[in-house]
Amino acid sequence: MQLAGWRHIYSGKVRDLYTPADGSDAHLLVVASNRVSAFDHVLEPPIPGKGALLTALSNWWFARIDLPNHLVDDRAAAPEVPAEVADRAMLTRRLEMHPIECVVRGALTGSGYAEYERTGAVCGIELPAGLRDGDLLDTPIYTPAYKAPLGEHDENITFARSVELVGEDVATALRDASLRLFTAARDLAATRGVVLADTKFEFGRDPLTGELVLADEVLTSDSSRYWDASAYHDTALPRQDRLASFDKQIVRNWLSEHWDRTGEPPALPERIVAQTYERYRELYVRLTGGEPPYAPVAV
Ligand SMILES: Nc1ncnc(-c2cnn(Cc3cccc(F)c3)c2)c1Cl
Repeated sequence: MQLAGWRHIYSGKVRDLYTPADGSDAHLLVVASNRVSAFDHVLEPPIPGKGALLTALSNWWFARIDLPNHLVDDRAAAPEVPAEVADRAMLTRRLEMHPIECVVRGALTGSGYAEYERTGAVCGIELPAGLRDGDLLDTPIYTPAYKAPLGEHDENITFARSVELVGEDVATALRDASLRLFTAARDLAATRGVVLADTKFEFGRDPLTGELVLADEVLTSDSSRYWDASAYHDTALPRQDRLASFDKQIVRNWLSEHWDRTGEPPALPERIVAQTYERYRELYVRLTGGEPPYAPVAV
């Protein structure tokens, strides 16, 4: 997407990154698209309103986190944010990003559970035997990953390896901040009937001040696993329903019934698009207690 005053430099599955077209390098624009991805595929059509809702959720969490973050508050000194993306863009300070995905897990699932099944540990952290997919851990664990080249899967590493990569002081600061932020967010989500199973933070160094800055998106349902607490604790439910991703389960269930996982997935029908937006909206309302930015849902 062309944005006046900005040059597109990178696209992730669901977000796009822009640098100022005038060549200045103090800022970056992070634009959340309405794309939704599942099973490592970007799906069609986009979900109208998703980008704005997740940007609002990220901003809501940034405002509650007591660490410096990359959001620009003095917009006068920065390039203008184009109106067409204003509700789904973050104007940020450009940081020297640490090449570590700071993953914190309060429950064992996904790649963490897969590694546990193979080795009995995750990122070098030994866990008790007999854990099942989705089990809550007694205490959250920090399971960093080394940022692979854009588009590839990140590689789980030990804390000791992260020390080799970024040094003892930064590695320790990343771990301590990540565990503290996760625990606070998990406790807040629990009061809203939502289980925060895991999340991924990214940090950078501010080249001007040298301080550690919280970057990227925070605690969105693209960077975190959120489950419905009542479903999770209903042990009579099949596991896949207990561990249903709050926002993507409707899409995943529909794809499981309409796609054999070969080739490109079929386009989602309108009712699935509308139901999925409603799930994003329900997560936002439950976590924040407020209404998300309204977006036209094509019906
Ligand atoms: N403030 C910052 N300073 C320097 N670098 C970044 C940065 C680079 N990459 N990413 C992840 C990403 C964000 C969006 C769209 C993508 F495709 C990828 C974030 C940031 Cl946010």
